[in-house]
Amino acid sequence: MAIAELSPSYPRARVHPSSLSSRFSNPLLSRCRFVPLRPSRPNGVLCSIAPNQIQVPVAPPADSAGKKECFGVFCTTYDLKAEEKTKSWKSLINIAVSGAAGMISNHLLFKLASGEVFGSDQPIALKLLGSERSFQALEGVAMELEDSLYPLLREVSIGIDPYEVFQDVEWALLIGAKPRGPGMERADLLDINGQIFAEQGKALNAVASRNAKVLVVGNPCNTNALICMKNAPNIPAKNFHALTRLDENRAKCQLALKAGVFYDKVSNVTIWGNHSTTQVPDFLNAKIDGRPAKEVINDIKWLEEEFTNIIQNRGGVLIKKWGRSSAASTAVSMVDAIKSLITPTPEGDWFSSGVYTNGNPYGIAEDIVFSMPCRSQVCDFCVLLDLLLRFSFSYLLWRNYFSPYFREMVTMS
Ligand SMILES: NC(=O)c1ccc[n+]([C@@H]2O[C@H](COP(=O)([O-])OP(=O)(O)OC[C@H]3O[C@@H](n4cnc5c(N)ncnc54)[C@H](O)[C@@H]3O)[C@@H](O)[C@H]2O)c1
Repeated sequence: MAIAELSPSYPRARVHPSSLSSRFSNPLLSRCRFVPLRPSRPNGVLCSIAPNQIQVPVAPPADSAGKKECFGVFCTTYDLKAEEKTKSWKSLINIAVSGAAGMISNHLLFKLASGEVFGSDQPIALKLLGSERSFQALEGVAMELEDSLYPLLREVSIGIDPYEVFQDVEWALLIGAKPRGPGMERADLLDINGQIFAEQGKALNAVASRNAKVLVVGNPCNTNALICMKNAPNIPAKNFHALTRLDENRAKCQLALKAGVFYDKVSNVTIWGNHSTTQVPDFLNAKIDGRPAKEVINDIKWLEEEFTNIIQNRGGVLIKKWGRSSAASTAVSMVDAIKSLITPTPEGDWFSSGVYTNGNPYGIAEDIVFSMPCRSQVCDFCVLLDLLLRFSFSYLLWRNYFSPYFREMVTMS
């Protein structure tokens, strides 16, 4: 028997757990949010219900496979009359992660939920997309997330239909794909994974935010990003990125090792081309402690013959040693890539990302996704508006709701 206690002045309801067996199949509960642990009250789900939707919910039967989309703490009773005081003025960011039950996600999701990526005052909702085969594992992932008691993690949902999972997402981190095994090149995955990214592109086009940022990780990521972008014409092409930040990080590490410095001294490293063995890690423009890398290292033979080869084959060597492709360092590089997109790039530096080539200043063929140096910058108008609004009440609205739309402007260096 499902119960909803309704307050006429405040459209929130106390919902009995028996009505929560599936939050997606129950329209009344379609806006439930995970409420994090507080000492004074139990964790639970907060639901906003529009007055014209008020009715007693009926517990829906579990579907034929007996699957549920919410778990334990994400489904339990919560006193919805209690005032929900958010600790922050920032509005929730909806983040979709595909391949959420995979190795890379296993590292990434916890970084996202901890606030390491979008900031310690930024609440997030995680929408996890898996494949039919990985659905049970996806439930396991959600269980680990609830056990972690992240205060910024306000909502978790799981599913295997991209049209449901991508609804209103502002970020789509597309990891889910068949990974490369020993002896395989990334291009071998093209047929299998191309279809996945065409379908996901269509889904993003139909239901995601019009300004969604899409970071494609599943290989071959450049081609997959292009396929995804072509299937999502409603989303600006500049919002699509293929992850080459791992290669940049690997190149920075090798240059630092060779120069005998810590890697925070290495800057201006570009990965040109694809995330594959054909990529070109650029040591000519790289800097170590502000000086050209080739002057500091002073071993042009190593730079020309060994360095490039090491970076091109680092992933393959790792797979041979470990029997699977890199996961933790990939998740770290995704964090770096996202931060680079939402933070203005320091003067004189740049970062690498696979971007759509139309209009590029380097003479690279048009209509492909190719890694090149990029910068994020705030538009001049936004800097001015920021200054003007700083001392008014509207500043909070501007900073938390509107300025993110202007901040993430990426231009090629
Ligand atoms: N760009 C890079 O720098 C980089 C680095 C490392 C790995 N990768 C690529 O990332 C991808 C994932 O790697 P991983 O180690 O996490 O693999 P994994 O096998 O551990 O996880 C992949 C997950 O994706 C799921 N999946 C498969 N098809 C799906 C679909 N259509 N929709 C949603 N989920 C789906 C699988 O069930 C699995 O759980 C691989 O393609 C790998 O080659 C890219």
